[in-house]
Amino acid sequence: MDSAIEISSDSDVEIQETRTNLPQGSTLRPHFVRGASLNANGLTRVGLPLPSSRNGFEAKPLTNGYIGSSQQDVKRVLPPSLTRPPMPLRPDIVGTSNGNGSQLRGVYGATPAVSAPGNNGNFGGGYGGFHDGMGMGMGRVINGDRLFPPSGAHGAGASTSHFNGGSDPLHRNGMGEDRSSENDERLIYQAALQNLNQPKSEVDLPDGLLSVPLMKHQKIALAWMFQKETRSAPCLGGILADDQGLGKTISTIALILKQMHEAKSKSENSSNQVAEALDLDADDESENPFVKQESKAISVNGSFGMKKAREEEASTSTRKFNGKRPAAGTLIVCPASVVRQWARELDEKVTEEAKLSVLIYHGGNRTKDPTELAKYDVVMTTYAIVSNEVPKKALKDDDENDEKYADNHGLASGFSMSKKRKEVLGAPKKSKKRGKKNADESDPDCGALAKVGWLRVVLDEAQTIKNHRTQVARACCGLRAKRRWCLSGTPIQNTIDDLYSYFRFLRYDPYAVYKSFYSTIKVPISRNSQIGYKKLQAILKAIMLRRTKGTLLDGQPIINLPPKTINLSKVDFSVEERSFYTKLESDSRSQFKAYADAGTLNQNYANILLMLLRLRQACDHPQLVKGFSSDSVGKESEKAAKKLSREVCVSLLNRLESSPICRACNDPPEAPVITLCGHIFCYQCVSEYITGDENSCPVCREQLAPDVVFSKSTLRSCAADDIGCSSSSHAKGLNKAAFQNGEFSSSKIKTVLDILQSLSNQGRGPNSTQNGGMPSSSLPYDVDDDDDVTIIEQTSVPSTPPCNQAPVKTIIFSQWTSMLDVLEFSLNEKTIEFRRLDGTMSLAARDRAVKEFSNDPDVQVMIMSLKAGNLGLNMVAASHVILLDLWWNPTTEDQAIDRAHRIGQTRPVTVTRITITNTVEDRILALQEEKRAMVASAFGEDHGGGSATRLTVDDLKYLFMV
Ligand SMILES: Nc1ncnc2c1ncn2[C@@H]1O[C@H](COP(=O)(O)OP(=O)(O)OP(=O)(O)O)[C@@H](O)[C@H]1O
Repeated sequence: MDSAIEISSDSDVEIQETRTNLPQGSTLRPHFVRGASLNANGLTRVGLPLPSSRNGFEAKPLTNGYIGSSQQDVKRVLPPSLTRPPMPLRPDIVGTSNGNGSQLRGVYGATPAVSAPGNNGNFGGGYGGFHDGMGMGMGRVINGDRLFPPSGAHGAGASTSHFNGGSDPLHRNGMGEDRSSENDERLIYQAALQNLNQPKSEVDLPDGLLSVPLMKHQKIALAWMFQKETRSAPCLGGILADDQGLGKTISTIALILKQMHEAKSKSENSSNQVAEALDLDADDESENPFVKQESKAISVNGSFGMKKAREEEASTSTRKFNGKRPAAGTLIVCPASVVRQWARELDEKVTEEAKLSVLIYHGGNRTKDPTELAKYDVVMTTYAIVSNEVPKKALKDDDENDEKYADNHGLASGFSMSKKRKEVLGAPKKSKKRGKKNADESDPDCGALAKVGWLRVVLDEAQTIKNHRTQVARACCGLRAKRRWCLSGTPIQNTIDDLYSYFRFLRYDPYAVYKSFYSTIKVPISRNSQIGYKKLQAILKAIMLRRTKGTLLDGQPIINLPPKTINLSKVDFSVEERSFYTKLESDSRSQFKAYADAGTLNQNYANILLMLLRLRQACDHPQLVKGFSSDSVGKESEKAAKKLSREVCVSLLNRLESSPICRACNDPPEAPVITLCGHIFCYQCVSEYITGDENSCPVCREQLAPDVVFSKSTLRSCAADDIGCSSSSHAKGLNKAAFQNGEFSSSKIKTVLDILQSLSNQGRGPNSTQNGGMPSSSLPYDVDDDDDVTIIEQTSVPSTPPCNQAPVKTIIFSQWTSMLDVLEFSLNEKTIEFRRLDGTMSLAARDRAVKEFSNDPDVQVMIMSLKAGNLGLNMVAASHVILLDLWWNPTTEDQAIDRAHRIGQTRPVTVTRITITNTVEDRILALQEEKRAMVASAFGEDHGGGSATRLTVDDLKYLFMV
């Protein structure tokens, strides 16, 4: 038994102290006792609600707020609390109550539990007409009796007419309360077991469709995807989880082309038959997709495009099914930063003859007409837009299920994430504003995306929806589609729970129902991790294809990328830095100990995270802790702040200073800002929403613009009389001067400069090819699974791979824009030409930066925010990557590295991770390894079947060395 604390950095940041049974078979390091899970940016999940919700500020529904009489032009809505004079936060109530009895609405908990319509107690379940492509029949339950072939006998496919699963309301909504999933699950498990080996069959496209040949593994992906879409169970679609850079984009494009080509051929072959239109309106929530998909052909006329095919459908039987909803083609949903890349890939990789009609659906002027969307073969949009204009799929009472199942299975409550959250949140409240997204299509906010029936929806970087309670995940689930795909190189980032959201999106029954997911996946893992993970692998195999860069096909690596070498560069602080850090650490430790002794770790969750953040930042540069901030909140903000009443300024400032958590990344905010609607973000995170194409608050959907986002310094100067604090711009000036005078140097910055210098010398030097670019002093400490990856630990600046031709280009990542600011000073000082990419920049500016870095030989360095630049981008011009700081989640680092190490890279790639010895970074490294083991276990990529990574009270103590 162990006392566990769980912290999440997802939108439901939670913390919980509990007594947890250790999973059997867990092998624990002395310091680590699992019981809670580390999460991506903050720490773990499972437990209590977002502390920032608990403080009574972050989580309130929006109603009319106060705007001083002189602010006629700032017609924004304030949270109710801002209409009152600010109340000081009582530390003892932070995190347990909002202090005024209001019900709190966490970011997850906005939706009332909705009982399944038509839940009459009959079992619905089942997959009427289940086809798995392996001849296995699928049973279903009728009035509690399950009919299925003995032991899932092959070839005995049950007649679909017996089952009529599509009419079952419980099946339809995927939330059948009492449906026993045991047998369904057994069959899926059996089906998956037969598919445990990597699929081998290949399909290629006919000549003339793609401008480049598909690689072998891509042909396999195409065959697998095509099969999953056409005659495969348990759902139409799946998860393509190949490593970053293996070509998921091109595989998906090939799938689109293949399906269109097949449809065309079918149409030509059966010109005498009246083709029955595919009813795109009947997505797999309302119909049994397997029956329908098998028996119907897509009607396509002689043209290659889907457009005509769909027009024909619309003019024939589709209309019969669907008077209003036009049938559309493929919707690609991706992060804003990769929309243009998708467009480029579609343009460059598809031949002129096969050109697809493509619409980028974004920007304020995007069409409102759904029929317009239906004209295109491919529509691309962003998660933000989907989140904003698609009615959200209702959340069911997963939490109750979770808790109930925890009891039933004798699990400690710590394994459950729900109870305390529910206690604190109380009943969920309906937003009165645009947040009421459980509406249907009659909702005026419902946009064109929700008014068409898609043939296929593809979520690129699908880990974006890993938290199923978020608005974005629920909106994606709300899209109407026949076929659904998740593309992600890193589908599990935090915990096994991440998978639930994909299963829900995919309608992968029975796991799309939380209680089934819980009892069939989580419980077995908690009881016996080895067996549990094996089972999970089988469940995943049925719908997921995953290859890593180290995967072998016929004994050969699937791609021949140049090798990737990861150097762990452990440097030491200067004397000044060490003394600063030591003091900070000992203060933090005392504080943590005080919380622990008082039993108030829960309540001080945000403070603990903040202390950790400070320690992490201190490893980068002391000035990050001392308050240096670029404070790039613009003039519009300052002007607008002056128009706010002082009372409002003070309220906003009080809230902003109350140890908040960023509502986007769930870390303590860097360069914290508050929106007029009362939500707190990192400036960079909120800028993603302002500069992206959907400028609304991700929490409440209130409109965002630069003039409704305020920094502390802006608010302080407006409320200076009231607060009497020192001007931050003065402090900022001092700090800038300190940088410029070199008074405070940072060991990490120095190391970066040394590396860049050494790269530059090697680029010119005659002996650069000696010892393969590896430092002679390096001591190998581990060799990754991937054949092409060597990990070296070293204490000196690394040398790098040879560069005989063009200069070696370097990408430098940090998670903090303030660190990038600091770095800029030094790069400018050394006249090193660089470009920058961070979340505060417009998409066009980011695109320009990437192009210039890629094409201009004089630009040798790109400095990038890990938050903004780790996904999707192709940056093979770089052959060196430097990671300035450690991310909680190692997969985020992997994604960043793979911007350079991907198809198209012609040189060996060297990665340098810079850490400071004898600091919290040592311990984060250890935690990262734990997380890596969890992901590997789920995917069967480890050798031992370790159990899930958990962060416990002991973990935190370990981090604080208490
Ligand atoms: N068959 C191919 N021929 C030529 N280039 C290819 C081929 N397949 C992929 N590429 C190129 O390889 C790069 C990586 O491919 P892609 O972006 O599709 O990878 P991905 O798996 O989607 O990566 P991520 O997970 O990072 O988004 C791209 O520049 C793409 O154009």
